[in-house]
Amino acid sequence: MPAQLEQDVVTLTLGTSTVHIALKGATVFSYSYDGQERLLTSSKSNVHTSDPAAVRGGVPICWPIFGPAPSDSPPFSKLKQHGFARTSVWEYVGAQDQGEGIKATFKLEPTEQIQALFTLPFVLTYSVHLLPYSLSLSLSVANPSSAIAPLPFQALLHSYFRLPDSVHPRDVLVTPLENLAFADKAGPKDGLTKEAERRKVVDVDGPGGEVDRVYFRAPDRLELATGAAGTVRVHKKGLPDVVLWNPGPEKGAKIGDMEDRGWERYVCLEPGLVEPFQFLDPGKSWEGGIEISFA
Ligand SMILES: O=P(O)(O)OC[C@H]1O[C@H](O)[C@H](O)[C@@H](O)[C@@H]1O
Repeated sequence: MPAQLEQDVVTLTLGTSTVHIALKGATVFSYSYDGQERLLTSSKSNVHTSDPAAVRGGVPICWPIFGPAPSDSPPFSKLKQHGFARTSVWEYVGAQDQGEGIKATFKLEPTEQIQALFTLPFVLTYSVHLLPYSLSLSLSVANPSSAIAPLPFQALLHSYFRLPDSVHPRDVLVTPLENLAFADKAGPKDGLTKEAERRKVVDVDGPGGEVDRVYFRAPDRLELATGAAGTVRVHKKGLPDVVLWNPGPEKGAKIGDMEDRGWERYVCLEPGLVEPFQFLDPGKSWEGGIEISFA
């Protein structure tokens, strides 16, 4: 069966490629391509809906905010870091054979639980399209409100790319980020000041091994080179910014739902709409996504 829903998990299969998506968060938590797992999901993470925590790894969806709540006032003040999309249970709409590939669609609309935290109306639709040589993920946001209020949001696909055993995060090189403005969330000013990236090739190593940077207006085609182990290609669409994150040993050890030394096994390259917020007018929709492939 090319598409199957079993125990809160949708599995798509195409040739030798497989993708697993948890209904919790519509989180893609495994993508196997060419006989190799390409995403990192912690073995301590529970992908089932019985556990309310977000999946640690894969591609959690950050919506309607990225990072901590941006203000003490509505509509975001009650939200936890990265919003509720990654912890909510999404509806599986179904899967379609698309000729070239297979596409599964998921939907999230306000529930009572969400409305207790966030009162604005919205419809999120997420498609996971497994293609012969890539995986395409696309998030669409609609504002169904009949009032004049726009729907403000940030959106980000928090991709954890698995590193082969022979590759350490500090060996990974990311391009092309040269000349981009970035906010250094790991720096002394905690991301409040923007700097310019001067390096042609950016490594994933910072003070204490930590890197946590938001690059603004990044090119749509990004590469994460892992030396002899190959290159991850990320083609973003409609998502202007990108976050590069690895917590390093000290902060990595504090992530309770990550396995021991798990931080050494991934680099997060997270295309998103971080700044400014999107303000979506009633009746309008917005779409952003990524296509992941390998070279
Ligand atoms: O632990 P989480 O809430 O999943 O966040 C994990 C990480 O997400 C992003 O990459 C942020 O830039 C980091 O600052 C944050 O630590």
